[in-house]
Amino acid sequence: MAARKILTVAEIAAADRRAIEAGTPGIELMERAGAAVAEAIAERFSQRSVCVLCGPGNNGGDGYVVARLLKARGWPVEVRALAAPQSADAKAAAARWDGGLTAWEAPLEARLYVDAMFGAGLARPLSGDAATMATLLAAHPESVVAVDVPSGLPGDSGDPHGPVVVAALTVTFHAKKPAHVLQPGHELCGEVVVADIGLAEAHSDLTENGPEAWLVRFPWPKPNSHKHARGRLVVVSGEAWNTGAARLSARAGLRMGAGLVTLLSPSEALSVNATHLEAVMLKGFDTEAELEQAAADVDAAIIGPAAGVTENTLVNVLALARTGAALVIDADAITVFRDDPEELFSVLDVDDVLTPHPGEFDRLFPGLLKESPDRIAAARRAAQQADAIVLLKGGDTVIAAPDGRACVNTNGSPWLATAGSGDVLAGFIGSLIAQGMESFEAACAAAWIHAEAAELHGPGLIAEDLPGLAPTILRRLYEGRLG
Ligand SMILES: NC(=O)C1=CN([C@@H]2O[C@H](COP(=O)(O)OP(=O)(O)OC[C@H]3O[C@@H](n4cnc5c(N)ncnc54)[C@H](OP(=O)(O)O)[C@@H]3O)[C@@H](O)[C@H]2O)[C@H](O)CC1
Ligand SMILES: [K+]
Repeated sequence: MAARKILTVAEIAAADRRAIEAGTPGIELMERAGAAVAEAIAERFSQRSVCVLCGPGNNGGDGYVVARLLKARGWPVEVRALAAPQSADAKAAAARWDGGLTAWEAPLEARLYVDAMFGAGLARPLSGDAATMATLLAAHPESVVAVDVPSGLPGDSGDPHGPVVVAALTVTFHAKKPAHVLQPGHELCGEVVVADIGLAEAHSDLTENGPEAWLVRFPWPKPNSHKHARGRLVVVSGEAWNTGAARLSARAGLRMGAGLVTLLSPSEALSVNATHLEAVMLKGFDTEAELEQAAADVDAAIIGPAAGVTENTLVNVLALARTGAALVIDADAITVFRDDPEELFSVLDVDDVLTPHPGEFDRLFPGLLKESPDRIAAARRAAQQADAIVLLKGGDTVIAAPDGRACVNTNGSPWLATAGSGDVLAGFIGSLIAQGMESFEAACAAAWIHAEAAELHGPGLIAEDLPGLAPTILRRLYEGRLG
């Protein structure tokens, strides 16, 4: 199983050019693209009246091919042209369409619409007739199939700056573009089918998260594993009134497979923690030096869940950074560095993971989200700045590494919008790192499993449920690990 690459608009155009230079004519690529769309439609919809909306470029060219091939299958097809075809390939494809044209503004009476107005390289917002059509189609998203991307959606950002088509199915070519995975683009595309049109493999540092990207390196226990060899994880507890979040992380860490998980608790919170722990161990500390000593021999440490936005949390992060443990820095442990992010960055390295939501991200990287073209670019720059893995939370969680790798999580679940779910995610990440998984892949795997677990439960999910749902997802992965 290969990781699912995501290519930018420029990268896909380059792959396209290489194929043409290597001897495949552009019209042949267009025929393959149109055939893939027609096939995807025929697989999903029973025969019905179709209206194909063609723009002036090659996206429209694909549309003429779809129209011809559906008509050849006996489907009633009408074509409307937003403007005359402009490129040589689109002109050639239009010339092969022999069914005539329907006026653009005629009433919309078909049962299925193929949106071939504009592709991923859209240069400016939709306007005029195209914008009106996008608005009309928005009333029937279940009847719209988009070619490459829903028109109006810029391929690299997934963030429309004007009217946009909403589709039930989007058929794209060779690889997904950022718009297919980033919100709101992901939602606007409906189901996304990636069709092979015979382009050569292209390198990309950007992937869609999924087991293909990391399952072969998942740290399953070996027959001779013992608990000390399965990873030692510590979680730093908050003060007596704020202990639950760290316990959630610790429990999640144990469920994700770490052999030994210890809650490191301020002494005054020991008794409240002790009454709520079983397999998770407990150890007290009073000073940063004692914390450093308690974490001296561990593989990974989590700090942040309900840690408190206090000077203590700040010095505790610095104390953990002096140990050899990989750090997962979440929530309050991020916020405490808002006045001096460099102080945090100076102690981090590529084993460490920051897990900010957008608000926390803005505290460490002021203005970066707003000034970046998209969340992927922002997370990548943040990872370089911090020299650590950055997991930027959201419906489209992005994980980025300082070396430029980035991964977008597309199985995000709305049920995760509940208190404490981030604490569980930190626990999953810390656990996988403690078991020896490389931190970027650990963050990817944890984010994916976390969302799968939430989807498995659905309505009524609370964070306390998540650790107990992980074993079902782990079993599926375990059974699928050999391919
Ligand atoms: N490998 C592949 O992925 C293949 C993709 N194919 C298909 O080709 C399109 C991309 O085609 P392209 O011609 O580059 O782009 P468009 O079809 O979107 O059209 C560009 C033309 O539209 C004009 N334009 C752009 N934005 C607007 C707008 N908002 N309003 C009006 N007109 C607009 C633009 O004009 P400029 O003045 O900006 O130059 C262009 O004239 C891809 O999506 C696939 O569907 C191949 O068929 C197979 C290989
Ligand atoms: K389109």
